[in-house]
Amino acid sequence: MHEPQANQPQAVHFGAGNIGRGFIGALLAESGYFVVFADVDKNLLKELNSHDSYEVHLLTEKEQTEEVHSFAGASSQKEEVPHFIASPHTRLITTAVGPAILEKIAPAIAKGLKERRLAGGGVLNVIACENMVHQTETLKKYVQSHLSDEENAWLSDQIGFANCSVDRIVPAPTSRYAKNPLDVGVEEFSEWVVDKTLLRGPIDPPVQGMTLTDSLQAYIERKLFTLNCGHAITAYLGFVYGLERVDQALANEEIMEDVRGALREGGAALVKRHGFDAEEHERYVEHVFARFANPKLHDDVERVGRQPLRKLSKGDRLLGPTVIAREYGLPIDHLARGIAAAFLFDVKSDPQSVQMIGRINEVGIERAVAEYTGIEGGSEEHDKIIGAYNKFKLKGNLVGHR
Ligand SMILES: NC(=O)C1=CN([C@@H]2O[C@H](COP(=O)(O)OP(=O)(O)OC[C@H]3O[C@@H](n4cnc5c(N)ncnc54)[C@H](O)[C@@H]3O)[C@@H](O)[C@H]2O)C=CC1
Ligand SMILES: O=P(O)(O)OC[C@H]1O[C@](O)(CO)[C@@H](O)[C@@H]1O
Repeated sequence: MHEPQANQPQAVHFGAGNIGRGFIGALLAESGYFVVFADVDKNLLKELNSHDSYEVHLLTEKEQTEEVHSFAGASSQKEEVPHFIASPHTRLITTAVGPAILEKIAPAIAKGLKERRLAGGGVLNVIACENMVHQTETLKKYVQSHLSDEENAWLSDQIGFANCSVDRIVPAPTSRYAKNPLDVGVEEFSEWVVDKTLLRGPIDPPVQGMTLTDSLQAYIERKLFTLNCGHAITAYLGFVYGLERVDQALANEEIMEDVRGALREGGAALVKRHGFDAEEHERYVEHVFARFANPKLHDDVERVGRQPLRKLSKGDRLLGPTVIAREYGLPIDHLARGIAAAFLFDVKSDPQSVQMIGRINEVGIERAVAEYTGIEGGSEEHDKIIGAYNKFKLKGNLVGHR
């Protein structure tokens, strides 16, 4: 295992996957932190401990490469991770494991914090970098459930749990640029916005590329309900049309009409809710489309559509803008078509897809839509989703699926 330099500030980052290596871990290392990547993947940990560096490839016209140094891998299921968390050199805990895994990493974080308290380790900040609203506060609740009242009182005083918005498209790496299994390809754009009102003490050293804000809700809703909403609908419609990659889906005019329509509907809702300038929001949407269309990304519709039940849950990228639009009495026809397409995402390697399709086969689409989205049968919204689902199902049968 690689070692930090004497007194080097440390960060423990859970999840050495695409966002971990290609975004958050890379920024932390560039900013002077020794990054301990905590993961469960034994092969990945071996690679992290046998390479001194890896490359982050910027997937731009003229490809550029950044080298990442100063990291090690540690098993998130072993004692070493709590020890790192307890170390006075550790200033940050970050995560990029997926929302469903937050509960699983909470015991190791709680154990580390208990040790830290006893060792007088002091102030530390936790930032979960997952695509969801209030992700770090969700992690905090899991961590608190493993601590005593006394430990929780110390935690409230010493440990910051700050929500954030994390935005960079990082597809699965390919052999086109990956020379070693740690190399990763990323889009050039990145945005990491952290709620400064929930931090304890300054982020020290400051993390290059991290923006601090006191109005995170607007940032995260704009990002999740625009970029992630549009990306997910592109993926689900692409799947319905039998396409493999996001760029192929974007080249289809019918799909684009729905994606643009959905972002128009969601955009009108966001403008009302957050008082965004409508023209500026349009520019934001155009920038999002330019990012999606990057031909160098070679992104799979199956990656972008992964875990459809999470994406169909209340407050996530599909229902979030739909509910806000309805609150303001705005149309949701294209959003409803995106939601309908999600119910046709039949991918055998995705456990949530298997569960969803199984439930549809068991109780029928009408009930499944009501159960997963909370949109009641007989409502206008429900009717729109079912109508679109039935049309898309015919389309899916016509194109035939892999
Ligand atoms: N890939 C992307 O473009 C973006 C992803 N995100 C978010 O980042 C998070 C991670 O996404 P990706 O990096 O794409 O996924 P990924 O699948 O590439 O990486 C997840 C990593 O977490 C590890 N992991 C699983 N269980 C673990 C555990 N118990 N302890 C420690 N590590 C564990 C996996 O082994 C894997 O290395 C997700 O919440 C995603 O929504 C956010 C913005 C962009
Ligand atoms: O599917 P998840 O886990 O939300 O993450 C993938 C999403 O994150 C992004 O890569 C960037 O936010 C989107 O492009 C994509 O929709």
